[in-house]
Amino acid sequence: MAGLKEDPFLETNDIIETREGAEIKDAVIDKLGEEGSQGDREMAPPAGNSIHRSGSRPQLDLSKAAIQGNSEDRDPTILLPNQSDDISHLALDIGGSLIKLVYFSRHEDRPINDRRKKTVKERLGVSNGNRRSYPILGGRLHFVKFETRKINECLDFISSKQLHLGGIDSHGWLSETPANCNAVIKATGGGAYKFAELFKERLGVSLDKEDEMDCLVAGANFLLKAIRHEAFTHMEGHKEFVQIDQNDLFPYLLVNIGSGVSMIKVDSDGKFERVSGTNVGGGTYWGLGRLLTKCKSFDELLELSQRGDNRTIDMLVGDIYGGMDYSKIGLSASTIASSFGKAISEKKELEDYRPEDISLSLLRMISYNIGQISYLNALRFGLKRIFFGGFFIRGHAYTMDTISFAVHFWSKGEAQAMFLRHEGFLGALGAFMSYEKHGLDDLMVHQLVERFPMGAPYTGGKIHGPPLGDLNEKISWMEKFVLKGTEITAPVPMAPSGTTGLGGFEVPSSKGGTLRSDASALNVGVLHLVPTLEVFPLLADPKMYEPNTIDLSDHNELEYWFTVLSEHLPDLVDKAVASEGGTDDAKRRGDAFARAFSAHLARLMEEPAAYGKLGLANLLELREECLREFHFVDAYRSIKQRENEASLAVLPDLLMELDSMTEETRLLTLVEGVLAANIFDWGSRACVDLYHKGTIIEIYRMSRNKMQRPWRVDDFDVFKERMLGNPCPHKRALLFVDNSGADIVLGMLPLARELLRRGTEVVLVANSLPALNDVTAMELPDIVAEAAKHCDILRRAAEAGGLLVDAMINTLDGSKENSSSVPLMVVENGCGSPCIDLRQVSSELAAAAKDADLIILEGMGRALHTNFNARFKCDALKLAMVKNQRLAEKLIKGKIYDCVCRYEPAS
Ligand SMILES: CC(C)(COP(=O)(O)O)[C@@H](O)C(=O)NCCC(=O)O
Ligand SMILES: [Mn+2]
Repeated sequence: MAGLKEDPFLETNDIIETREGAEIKDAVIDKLGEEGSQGDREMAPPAGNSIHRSGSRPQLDLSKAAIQGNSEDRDPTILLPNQSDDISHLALDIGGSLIKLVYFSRHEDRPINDRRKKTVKERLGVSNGNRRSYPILGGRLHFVKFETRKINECLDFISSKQLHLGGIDSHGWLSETPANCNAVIKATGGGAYKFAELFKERLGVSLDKEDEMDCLVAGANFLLKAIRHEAFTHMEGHKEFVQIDQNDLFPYLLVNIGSGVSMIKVDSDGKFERVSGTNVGGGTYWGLGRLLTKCKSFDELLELSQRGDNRTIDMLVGDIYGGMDYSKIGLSASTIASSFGKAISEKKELEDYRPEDISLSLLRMISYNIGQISYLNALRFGLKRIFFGGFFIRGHAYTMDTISFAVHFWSKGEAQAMFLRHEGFLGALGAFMSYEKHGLDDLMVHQLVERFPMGAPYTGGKIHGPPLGDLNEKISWMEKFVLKGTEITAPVPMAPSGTTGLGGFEVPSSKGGTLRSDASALNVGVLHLVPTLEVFPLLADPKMYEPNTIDLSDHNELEYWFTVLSEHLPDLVDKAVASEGGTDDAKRRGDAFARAFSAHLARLMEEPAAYGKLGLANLLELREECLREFHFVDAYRSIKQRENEASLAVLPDLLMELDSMTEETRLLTLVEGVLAANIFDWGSRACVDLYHKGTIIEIYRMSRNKMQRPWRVDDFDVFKERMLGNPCPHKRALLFVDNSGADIVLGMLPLARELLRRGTEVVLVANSLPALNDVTAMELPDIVAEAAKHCDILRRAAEAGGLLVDAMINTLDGSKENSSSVPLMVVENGCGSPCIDLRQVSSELAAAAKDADLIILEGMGRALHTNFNARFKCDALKLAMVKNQRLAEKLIKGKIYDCVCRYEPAS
């Protein structure tokens, strides 16, 4: 999902004074007043055009602050043009080996004076959601870790980002601590005590210590409720995400494997009990392992285990029973009868055993023991689920397999071990949650979007530390690799999943590739908290909804789409660089983008589930996000403009032609037109090749001439029956539009016009942000205005919908009721991808859906790659031309350029 443009929301406890006049000040103060806690607020003396800045809280630059839009509004938007710093706060978990940081940042998005948005909000009754009651929403949560022995790097990072300056006070607002007072940061873990003085000395902050167990549980509860793909099973190298029903989460057993092991029965939020534990944990593995193998680090020890064969040192059932199973009690010959048991009967010294074998034997001994005790405790309390977390696991495939095997073995397949993607961050997240009233615990799954910035493929392994924030930093980072001549494929390779070992009694089947010892670091993105996102209300069964049609867990499929995207890359970079004027800077960014995206692909090829459950839509979105990260805002801008102009020039002729037809022929021609015009897709290799062969209009004509029914999927007659055979027109249709140019101008707009003519309100649903050559919601009003010049139906409807400037004046006058037409409106969909995940859409779209009884999804991305199997509460028409041979074969047993017209009446 793309980052939505948010209205800026002023941090409420910032003391401000501007020179820009009382009006703004009053508005801001009003805002503060509404939030309630300004009674004892000190007012700073006006100093220049500045603000009172307290040393221990984030600084808002209110210079040139201005009210946007109507200053009479109860809740005016205030633009802070000079405010650029992230507003942040932070919580820590300082463990023996790692320091985990969770910090929040909110960059104030600049509002765009988008009148369409304002009118549509009025019309559809969209509110600002619930963000007013939650001070921190609308920002991002970052997860970073450092090695504890490098605590100074961590302190430098906190200081450079000024994370220590913004805590949250007891009202839940960013803290407003007077300059001479201590700022307080929530912290958990032993280091919160050990390093308290150091934090005081270096940063002038006090650490407010939170109980570790409380934090673990709070962190786990939040993750399990708020992150869709948080929990997974890991058996025999195969990772599978488990959908947790929020209403059926409790009770569960949380097993935290640190140096020692805690087993916590969690009954509800804040209600838990440490029911058991074991002193044989991660510390035991590392301690014994270090003594026995002379390994220098935990990671090295884990890595050794990957190449070990524990049969040389463990006593197996077969060793006792002369190679036979002890079948009477169900033990196979390869079952470990006694860990390290062989060492007693052999005349070998420590040096005679391979460190690899010792490490594996130890790992199994400890993991099995933990798995067994955990299961027994789950059994003791009748708990169905066991979640494992803690630094011992650190995303290590073989460790997870071993624990899973033990739970499976002892429970005779009744119980399953589950792991958490954010396992290392439970404590830090819990400490963050302990700030009061931040609203985080009220967030719903659909309001969280996880993104993986460029750093994601690189920041694992031995590299701990800050994500690369600044664009220049990122590019330099890439260039460093180029200079070194290092091929950037995910640089810390691990054995491909599936070969990570059986975890059972066999030896690991990994072929000895280097282990990514800290893979968990890579599996954690930045969590964007977007309170305005909603579940699309017309989904028939939101719980069962799965946006992706193509299952990328099929390796062939994965390989195919990765190749398609890799091959498309040079062309995309050319377009992106050209869209930014082809400057040296643009070339440098283009190059960095290509490398970053390739690295993501390589990382995902190696471990498809690294970023959560992977579908084709995620890959296509990742590409757009990656472009935006390197500041390519609209790579196809000029192509879109050119195609819009060419298509608008022939629109009047097309409309005339349509108007001369009978109703029935016209409806067919219109649907044909949509399908034919969907050929303008700059994301399809085949189509782009085609564009060299003629002008836009020639290609459009060719495509229309080739239209032949029956289409490969052809429900047109049923649709026609509903449209023409039913005297009652649809009340409101949502048209999910796709590409710019002919697609929107000659395809979807004429279809919209037909619906309007029949008395159906039409809402054009378009992307919030650019993706390939897709038309955006921002671009649509101009296109509609151009088209309306040639068409009365469109003009009146657009006026009624507030899309034309004159109409807006009417609307503001309150004269919309006098309009003689049903409205044509535009809403943004909340995303910036060629596909759409209907679990996370804009509040505008959700509001527009309330009265809709027909939805039309158009294009491969929205109707085939995603939503092909989606069911809706209202009538749905899915229209697309299949511009990829493989997809055509797979989805509709057809061939490239076949068409889909799937009509599904309300279910
Ligand atoms: C990116 C797209 C989903 C966009 O298609 P659209 O939604 O515009 O019809 C599509 O072009 C696509 O799947 N392209 C990759 C496959 C190919 O090049 O054949
Ligand atoms: Mn498209």
